[in-house]
Order: sequence, then C-alpha cells, then structure tokens
Amino acid sequence: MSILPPLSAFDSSLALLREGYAFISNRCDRLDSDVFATRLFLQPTLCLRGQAAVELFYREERFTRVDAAPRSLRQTLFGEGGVQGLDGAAHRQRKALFLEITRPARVEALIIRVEREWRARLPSWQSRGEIILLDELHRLYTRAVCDWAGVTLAPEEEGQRCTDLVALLEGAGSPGLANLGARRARRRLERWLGGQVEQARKRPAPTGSALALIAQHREPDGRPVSPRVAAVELLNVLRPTVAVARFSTFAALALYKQPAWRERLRADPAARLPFAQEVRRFYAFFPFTVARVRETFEWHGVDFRRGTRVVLDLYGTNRDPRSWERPEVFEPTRFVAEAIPAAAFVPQGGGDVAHQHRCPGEGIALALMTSALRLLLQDMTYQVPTQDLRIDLARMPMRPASGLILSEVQAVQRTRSSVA
Ligand code: HEM
Repeated sequence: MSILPPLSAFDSSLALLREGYAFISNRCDRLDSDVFATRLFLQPTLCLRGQAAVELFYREERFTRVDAAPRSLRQTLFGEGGVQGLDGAAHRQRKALFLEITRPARVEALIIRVEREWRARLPSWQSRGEIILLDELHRLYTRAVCDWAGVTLAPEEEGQRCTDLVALLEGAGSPGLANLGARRARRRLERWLGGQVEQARKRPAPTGSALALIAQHREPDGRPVSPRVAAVELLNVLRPTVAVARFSTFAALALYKQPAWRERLRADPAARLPFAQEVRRFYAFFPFTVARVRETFEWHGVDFRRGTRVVLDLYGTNRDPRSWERPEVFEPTRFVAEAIPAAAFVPQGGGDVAHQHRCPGEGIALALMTSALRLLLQDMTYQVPTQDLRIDLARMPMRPASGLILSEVQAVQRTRSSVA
C-alpha cells in the first residue's frame, strides 16, 4: 500500500528545468513529506530529501546504479561504461582505482602544480584590466590536471580541450543545443584520451599518473578496460577537477561577501577548511543524484517498486532546516563547533566512498579550494568591481552570473615569513 502525497502534474520535467535546484525541496515543503512520486522525462520517478533518505539511498541492497542516469546525462556528463553505472564487485574494483588516483600524496602533487601555474599566470592577470575568475580557473585547472594526470596537452590545444571539458558540465543540465554541444565535446575528448591510453600501453606514461594507472587497470576477470572506457574514466578525473573551478570561484565570492572572514582567514590558515566546507554546503554543484530500485520494498508507508528511478536531493539535504540551524546563512563556524551527521552533508554524495558511489574527489575539491583561498589572500591583491553576481537556481550547474570579475590584480612579492 502506498500513502504517497498526490502531485497534480502529469510530467514535471518543465517544472524541474524552471525551478532547478529548488525543484525537490519546493515539493517536499509543500507536501510536508520527504518523498513524493512524479514523472520526469516521462518516467515514473520517486524524489527523496533529508538525512533519513540519504541513509536509505546508500543501501546497496535497495538500489542499483545500472541504467539509472538518464541517457542525456550519460552521453554528456558521465559517459557510457564508467564507474557511475556499475554495481557490486565490478564497481568496487573500478572504485579502488579512483581511490588510488586520489591518494593524499598524489593530491599534494596536484596542488603544487596548480599553485605554480597560478603564480605563473599572475603577471598576465596583472597586465589585463580585468579577468573573469571562473574562466581563468577553468584554464588553469585544465593545464594543471592534464600535466598531473600524465595527459599530453600541447599549448595550442589547451583552449579547445578546456572549452570541451567545460561544455560537458554546462551542457549536461541544459536542454537543446547546449546538450548537443556537450555530446560532441564528449566524442572529441574520448577520441583524444583513448589515443593517449593506447600510447600509454605501448610506451608507459609517468609512473603513478592517472593515465598510467587507468591504462594498466584490470577488470575483475583480469582483462584491461577498452581504450574507450579508459578514456571515460580518465575524463572522470579531468572533468570534475576542472569543475572545482566553480567551488573555488564561490570561495572567492564568499570572501568578497564576508570581509570579516577575509581578515580571519588571512590570520588563521586553520580556519580555511571550515570555510571551504561551508562553501560546499551553501553554494552547490550537483543538485541531485540518481539510482533505481533493485527489488520492491516499502519505506515510511511508500511502495518503492522494482526498476523505479529514484532521485536524491543533495542541495535540499544540505539546506534542510531539521539538520542545519539557519541554513540560509553562510556560517563556517558550524563546521568547527558542531558534529555534523554524515548523512546531513552530502555535496559530493553520501555513504562510504570505497563501497558506494560517494565521490572519490572530496580531498581534491577541498585541497583546491583551500589552496585558492591561500593564493587569493596571500599571493595577490585585487578589486571586485560592480557586476552581476546573482545566482540563478534554474541554471545547473550554478554560477555567479558574471563568473566573478576581478580587476587591478597585483602579485604580492612573497617573503619566507609570508608563506603559510
Ligand atoms: C566540484 C567538485 C565535485 C563535486 C560537486 C562532485 C560531486 C559528485 C557527486 C554528487 C557524485 C555522485 C555521488 C553519488 O551518486 O552517490 C560524484 C561522483 C564521482 N566523482 Fe565527484 N565531485 C566533485 C569533484 C570530483 C573530483 C575532483 C573527482 C576526481 C577524481 C571526482 C570524481 C568522481 C567520480 C569518479 C565519481 C563516481 C563515483 C562512483 O560512482 O562510485 N569528483 N561526484
């Protein structure tokens, strides 16, 4: 028996595109329920929000990821055959590869490259009147992550590869032409990286690089992954690392909006981590994540029928007033003072990273964000001119409209004592 609250619309896809990040929360609030049934893109769908829902969603015996994401996302954001669509032993083996790639020592090596690249670009930023931080960070992270991953990127192709990587993010959540552009970008990127995997199998790539580890990876049956699937997995490292540019830009935006925190973070490097955590909670990237019901079961009086698509609201969970005091206020100290329940804070998914689909890139995201804060606070001075900083919740992934324009950038001469 199901006691689902009724929703009047036959299909809610247009409402989803109109309301974006707020789509699930708006309905949960209205229906006073953490679960509701609807149709999205003509498929029956259950939408979930909140801590208890997160705990349910990450039970592997309840849900599968095979064939879960809509085709339009698989052909743009994720690719076909990657870790996101695997279950069980195949998933665990592939996931172990990502945990190897994102080990803390490797993340440190990435940060060294990013900081070197950032400092090298300061004179050019200084000579231009204004820069758009989001665009600059996309370029900078593309260069640094390719070098770090062992991927050859000629200087003349940096612009196009960066544009394609960003198109995967921007096009995935949009209908029409942008989505078509993202599909084309994926085909170009997979061809390019598939070629590099084939090369790496003949003449090994730098030891320990993501390219080398992925090229050498074996499936549970002992066979190597095909060059195309290897390219999908390499893109699963490059694309989201470039995407952290958004979180770093939001960190810069939060510094601008919170001048008192600016001073505090300058004086106290340890406060930068809780600040970055609050940026991940307050601003957002992935609105939702998706699975399908493995076998029919009942939860809170609601039927979860086998095969039904289920969408978990990450954004709404991170702002759920039952878990967060004054969730609409940007307040980094909540990450210092309070013990945060794991299922309440899910900007990059929940559950256990080795066994479930939680993002393996949280260490990279936090390290890149705290490094961006360090560079913005210590290595440069700049102004934030008047501009359109509004954030449109219907635009997925979200961004400040202007991309955050910085003007009058000046490099700060570093002395030994200024390096923290
Ligand atoms: C902007 C920062 C990032 C955000 C917001 C983000 C968010 C997410 C989310 C929401 C998921 C899905 C969780 C789920 O379905 O349960 C995910 C999965 C994943 N992320 Fe990230 N991520 C970010 C950065 C990274 C980075 C830097 C990497 C680089 C290694 C990465 C690699 C992956 C992979 C491979 C998966 C699939 C994991 C699996 O299916 O087991 N992500 N991410």
